[in-house]
Amino acid sequence: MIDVNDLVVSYGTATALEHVTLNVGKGEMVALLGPNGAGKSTLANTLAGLLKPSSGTVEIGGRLALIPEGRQLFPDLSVADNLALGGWRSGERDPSFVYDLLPRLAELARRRAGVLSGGEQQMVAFGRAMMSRPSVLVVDELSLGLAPNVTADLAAHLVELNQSRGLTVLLIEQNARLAFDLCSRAYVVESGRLVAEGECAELADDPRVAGAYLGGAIT
Ligand SMILES: Nc1ncnc2c1ncn2[C@@H]1O[C@H](COP(=O)(O)OP(=O)(O)OP(=O)(O)O)[C@@H](O)[C@H]1O
Repeated sequence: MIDVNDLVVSYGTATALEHVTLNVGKGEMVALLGPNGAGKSTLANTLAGLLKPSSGTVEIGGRLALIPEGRQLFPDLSVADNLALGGWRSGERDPSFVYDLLPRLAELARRRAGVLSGGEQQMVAFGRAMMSRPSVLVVDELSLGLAPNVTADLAAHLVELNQSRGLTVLLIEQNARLAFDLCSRAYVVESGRLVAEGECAELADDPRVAGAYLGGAIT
């Protein structure tokens, strides 16, 4: 569903991604890990068509939705209106399936998005992405700024969508433990280059990955 081949993305003369090749198959949930400035959001934005590759190819095998880093809601619009904007491309006008998935959003529907807590805003960003009826979801930092219980709640929804409805997910995370808990495979990017990839269980045992992302090997 996501097929990235030899991708190079630059901002002017600064290269943010250098010859990155990765893929995510239908129904997979795959993680992309990396430190600040590694190029994770650049990849997310390129997958969403917001940035153009300098070279290489990006192929998406279905409708892709992005939950962007920092949510990027319209703060002066209501929750319901933010959700409606998510349905603009798909033609989905009825948010009731999103309210079934995330019942708290039904209670918040008339509130201004800008006054919500970080966790509530992430729920809106999640719901807005689902309104586009995606077959592939790219989540740029699900856990950013959220309390562990809120992250766990949203992660459970993600797992449910992946396992029961076959949603393909690329989970971009700095929280490697969360990513390894949820995903089968992972890629690690540093300074714009892929430095490791493989099954999460194997990566968790890799001293370089464990040292940098897990504070030591998992026992
Ligand atoms: N609009 C931009 N113009 C110029 N350089 C940029 C721009 N956006 C990002 N960069 C640079 O590209 C590199 C990759 O940034 P990116 O935001 O993709 O990293 P990231 O892995 O998502 O980081 P973080 O985890 O901190 O969000 C960084 O060196 C960053 O400074």
